[in-house]
Amino acid sequence: MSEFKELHLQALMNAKWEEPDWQTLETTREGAWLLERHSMTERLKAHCRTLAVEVLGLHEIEQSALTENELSLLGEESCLVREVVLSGDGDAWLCARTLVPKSTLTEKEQDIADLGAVPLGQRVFNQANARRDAIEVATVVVEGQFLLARRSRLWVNEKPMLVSELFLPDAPVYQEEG
Ligand SMILES: C=C(O[C@@H]1C=C(C(=O)O)C=C[C@H]1O)C(=O)O
Repeated sequence: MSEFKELHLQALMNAKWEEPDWQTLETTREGAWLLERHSMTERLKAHCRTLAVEVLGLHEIEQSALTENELSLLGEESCLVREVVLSGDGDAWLCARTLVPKSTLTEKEQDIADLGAVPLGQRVFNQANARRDAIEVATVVVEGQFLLARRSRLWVNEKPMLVSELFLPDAPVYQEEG
């Protein structure tokens, strides 16, 4: 994995998540992105011709490797970690790290472990019962740049996963018309 991507994933893992100030954020361009409750994939697709997913890593972590906060959001069990970068028309726009508890990867959700280059949101939001909660936001500094990040819990068939997303410098969220 490139140093560039390592840097961003590390920054994402060290983010200090906070409850968003909904009232303020909802009125801003950034807020429309950070508070997106439906699919981020769909929102990104609306700003490019081709959205590509590159899987940077896919590995298991033990319950002992989860933070207290992650355990409280997901329950006490080992998880599959999926790390990706999403690119719009060849520009890297978003790094994401998703924790999927082993008990989520059961029954109809077993395929989530093998998504590959299929965007997670495309898979999750094709089900009517998909929902997102526990949205938190953070600002992280990478190589002197202040970047926006968010973390949220996705539910599919009432089974959770925790999605952290870091908006990279070229992401549409930072562009005027975004
Ligand atoms: C969860 C979503 O899926 C997007 C794609 C991801 C992936 O492919 O791993 C991870 C986070 C999201 O940016 C979404 O579209 O909301």
